[in-house]
Amino acid sequence: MARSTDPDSASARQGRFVPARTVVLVGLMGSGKSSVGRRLAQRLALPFRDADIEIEQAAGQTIPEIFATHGEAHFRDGERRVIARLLEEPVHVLATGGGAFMDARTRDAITARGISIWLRVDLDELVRRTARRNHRPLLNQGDPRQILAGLMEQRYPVYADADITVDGGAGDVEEMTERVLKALTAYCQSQFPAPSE
Ligand SMILES: Nc1ncnc2c1ncn2[C@@H]1O[C@H](COP(=O)(O)OP(=O)(O)O)[C@@H](O)[C@H]1O
Ligand SMILES: O=C(O)C1=C[C@@H](OP(=O)(O)O)[C@@H](O)[C@H](O)C1
Ligand SMILES: [Mg+2]
Repeated sequence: MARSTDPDSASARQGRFVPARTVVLVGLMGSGKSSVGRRLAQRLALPFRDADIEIEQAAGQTIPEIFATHGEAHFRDGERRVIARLLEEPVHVLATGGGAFMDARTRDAITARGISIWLRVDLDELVRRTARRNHRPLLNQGDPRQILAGLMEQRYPVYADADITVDGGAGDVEEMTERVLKALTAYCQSQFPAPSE
């Protein structure tokens, strides 16, 4: 549960682009929020936070344990509180869990304080990537492809409200991080232009 980047690495940031707000990654399970988020934070020399890890630390339980002992509604309460707290922290890169942006209060908080980026990935790729591990309780309740397809229908119209959408699929984590960085830079230049001298 290491925190990847030194939060005070101001010198590492010198001359680099720094987003005006916390960069919040949203998207379905397996879209790469955690892995791309970690890499993006390194590229930006910003701290990285993963909401799922923070929830586990706060609860002293893993996510499967939280779902099993307290249920999904309890997990969602913790998720909302943890993300609200993280959004108060100085600018960083924040990977959310796939359900977080579906909560209206969390979505409003992210819209008010962050820059949201939807990592949009097709079903085949999500199925392939999530098959490697079994730590996602929602995917252990039936056929993962069917579950992911159902979640796509419910969630993609809401994820579409993110400030930026980046299509994933082709290429590895490094290439995806590069695409996200380009899209983020372009967005910030248009939304938060540097004051003229
Ligand atoms: N282009 C890519 N972008 C992101 N992840 C990728 C890519 N190609 C393969 N992967 C793998 O897919 C998995 C994505 O999982 P993760 O980062 O935990 O996603 P999420 O946090 O969105 O559920 C990781 O094992 C990662 O290494
Ligand atoms: O989509 C979801 O509802 C969930 C996604 C998971 O995070 P990842 O999207 O990082 O896998 C985790 O928060 C939990 O298992 C529920
Ligand atoms: Mg994740």
